[in-house]
Amino acid sequence: MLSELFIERFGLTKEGSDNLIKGIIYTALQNISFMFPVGLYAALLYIWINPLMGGEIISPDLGIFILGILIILGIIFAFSWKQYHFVYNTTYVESTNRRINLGENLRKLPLSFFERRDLADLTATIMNDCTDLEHVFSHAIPQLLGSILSLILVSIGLLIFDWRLAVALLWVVPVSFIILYISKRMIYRGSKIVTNDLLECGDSMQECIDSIRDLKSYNYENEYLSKLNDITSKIEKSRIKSELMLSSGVITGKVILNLGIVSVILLGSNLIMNGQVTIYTFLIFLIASATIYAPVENGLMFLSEILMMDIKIERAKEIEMLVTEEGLKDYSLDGYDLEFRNVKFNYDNLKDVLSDIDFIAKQGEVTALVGPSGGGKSTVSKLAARFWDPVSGEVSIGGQNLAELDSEKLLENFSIVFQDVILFNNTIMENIRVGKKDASDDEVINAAKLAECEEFVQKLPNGYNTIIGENGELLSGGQRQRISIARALLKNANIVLLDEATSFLDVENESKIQKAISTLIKNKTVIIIAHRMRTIANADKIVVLDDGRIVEQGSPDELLAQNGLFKHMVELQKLSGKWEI
Ligand SMILES: Nc1ncnc2c1ncn2[C@@H]1O[C@H](COP(=O)(O)OP(=O)(O)OP(=O)(O)O)[C@@H](O)[C@H]1O
Repeated sequence: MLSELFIERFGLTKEGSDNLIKGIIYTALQNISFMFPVGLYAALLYIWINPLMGGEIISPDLGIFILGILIILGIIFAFSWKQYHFVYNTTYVESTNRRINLGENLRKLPLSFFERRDLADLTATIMNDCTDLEHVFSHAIPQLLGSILSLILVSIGLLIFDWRLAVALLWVVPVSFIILYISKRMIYRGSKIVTNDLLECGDSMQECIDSIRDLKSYNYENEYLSKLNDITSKIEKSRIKSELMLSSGVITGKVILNLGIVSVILLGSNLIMNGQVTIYTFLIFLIASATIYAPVENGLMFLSEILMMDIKIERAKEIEMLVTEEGLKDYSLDGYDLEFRNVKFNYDNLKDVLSDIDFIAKQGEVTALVGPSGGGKSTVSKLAARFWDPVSGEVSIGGQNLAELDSEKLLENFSIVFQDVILFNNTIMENIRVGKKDASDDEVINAAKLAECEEFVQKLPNGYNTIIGENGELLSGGQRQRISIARALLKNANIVLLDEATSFLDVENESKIQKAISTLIKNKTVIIIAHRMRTIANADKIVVLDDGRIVEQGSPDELLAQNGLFKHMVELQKLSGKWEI
């Protein structure tokens, strides 16, 4: 039962929960073993006090005492070793499992999730929250529950010894815990505010670093830094407030604990005067009060830590409970025609971004999406690769509804070149090999040559083995785009999505790459988004999107003849070609 409770409350695995219970039992045994020396003190005290109370003089046997000390040390060592083994093994294995589970869950989430959820927040949950939980599992939970368990056992012994003094000694323990527990809501609220403020600060720091170029070029650093200062001062205030809420509960609990010694002295002296207890019994309770409250005081601290952890456990559970995208892994496609049927879509239930989208991008043809900025072109391409699912209607390839397919398996059919290329801090060779994990070096170099990478790669110090820095910082926009095109060439999938794939290239390189792209798209289903009309001049079909609706579709010649938005856009670009600055 306790095992199920830990699984449910702290999100542990069955094995972790069982080991934690063993850890708690050994913590209790360890705490009890720490009290064994009290037995030795009691025996010594008895030897010393017995003649004072009219008893006979006892001469202590030193050998037995030394043996007793050695046995006690051995027992303490054995229990501590077991406690250490179960508690720390559980903690770090569970922490690793939790991180792996979170990572696995994130991997299975739809890509749309990552557009909605703040990345600093996710990193904080996986790294910082898990580290904080490690501390709670390795220290707070076993120590708190172990202390309670050992306290119950010792209390039984004390109650048998003298129930009146035992009650005077122990009444303060439940009262102090109850007082701390009552402040639970306050502690939770405080730690939630601190967590949110820390996240806000992390976000702003990241934004500041990401946008340092723009901040400098617009002389906006001072304004931004003053915003950061405000956020850090807010953290300072919320931390102080949260610590105050926490310590007020803990300190009140500790003060109440001290009342226990007072009540033992008051009651004990009264009982001695009435001849109801011996001085020896009274002194034993005074010694016990010195040892018994130390783990309880620690327990109060640990309980407060556990109460503060609630928010972190909630955040980790929230990710673990997120609905992951499941779908068919084994499916067969009847060709690679990509069809949008009566598709409606919006982001987060806000205003509809796409309505009544109906078109087919046929295999072996190039379908170009054009239209004014914000018209919905990129959104259509995201739906085509199932980054998002439509609100209503259906997107299908080869007759299969994409919403029923497993995203990872589905994306094996896609080569995508995004406008904002993401590169890894690795060599050019490995960055291109992302397109096909098992590609040989020759295959990679061949794809790179087709994408016109050869010329700039040869100028780099280590050629294809040059490390290109975080997100390819050593490369220009056009070079990054060429690497991304080389990846797509290497992957050679049946459906190709090109979102402004050549926007950063100059005219000479663009026309060279167009040749490579022509090889890439042969016999494939191609959707291309481009603002430059010459890029799509040879498309088989043009779909014109304006304000989330298809306003025209057909071949370039048909659309030019219609005298509509497409023709207007072509004419505007011809005019802009003649601009002079
Ligand atoms: N992640 C998002 N969350 C909320 N709204 C979004 C998101 N991405 C895009 N939008 C909105 O959806 C609409 C269509 O955007 P989309 O990027 O598809 O247009 P586009 O035609 O590709 O524009 P552009 O040519 O400027 O790239 C816009 O109004 C945009 O503000």
